[in-house]
Amino acid sequence: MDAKDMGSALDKILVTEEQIRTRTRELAAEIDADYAGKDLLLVGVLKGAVMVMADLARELHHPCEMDWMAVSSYGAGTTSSGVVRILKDLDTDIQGRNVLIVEDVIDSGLTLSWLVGNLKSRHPASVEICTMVRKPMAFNVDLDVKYVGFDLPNEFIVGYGLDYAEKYRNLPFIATLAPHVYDD
Ligand SMILES: O=P(O)(O)OC[C@H]1O[C@H](OP(=O)(O)OP(=O)(O)O)[C@H](O)[C@@H]1O
Ligand code: HPA
Ligand SMILES: [Mg+2]
Repeated sequence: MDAKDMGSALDKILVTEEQIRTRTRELAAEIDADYAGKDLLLVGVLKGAVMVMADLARELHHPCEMDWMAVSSYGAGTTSSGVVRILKDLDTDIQGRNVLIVEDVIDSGLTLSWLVGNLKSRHPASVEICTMVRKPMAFNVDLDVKYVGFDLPNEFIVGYGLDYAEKYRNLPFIATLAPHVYDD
């Protein structure tokens, strides 16, 4: 899919498919090196993280397992409610495991602050975070993010897993939406 297929819905492409691919390879190489000789459980945060998880996992040489959580704090809007709900919990007992949370975006940081606390209470060996996008507000919360794809400005973005009202997740790049989309 390219920008044309989305008609006038898109404003500008902030991160191209090629930039995502290159950065994913770099992150995977770092993760391979950091977890050498260690067990690794990737925990993807549904639904946004599906693309990052699928691409990152395939770039890793290190053997890993994958599990998923679904938590939601956004609903259909563009601002976080701050109230995090577990929609689906892990299937795996993470006690003693090295957990790497895989995310599409850290925006207010509220989702991950809550999630890290929740996972740490289960006594894993370690919990780290890998996100494709980090926004500036994430620096206002006490969150140690080890792997970051791109630091982007404080604009609402879609694509590569990121949605607006459940749409645009399947764009292979990351873009902003034209202002009229929010009014339609
Ligand atoms: O840092 P924050 O401000 O908390 O925002 C980031 C979270 O919000 C989005 O998920 P959302 O709740 O929209 O669910 P989704 O992944 O199904 O779209 C995104 O995938 C992150 O999980
Ligand atoms: O910019 C965003 N786009 C889509 N979903 C999001 N969830 C938090 N921030 C965003
Ligand atoms: Mg969302």
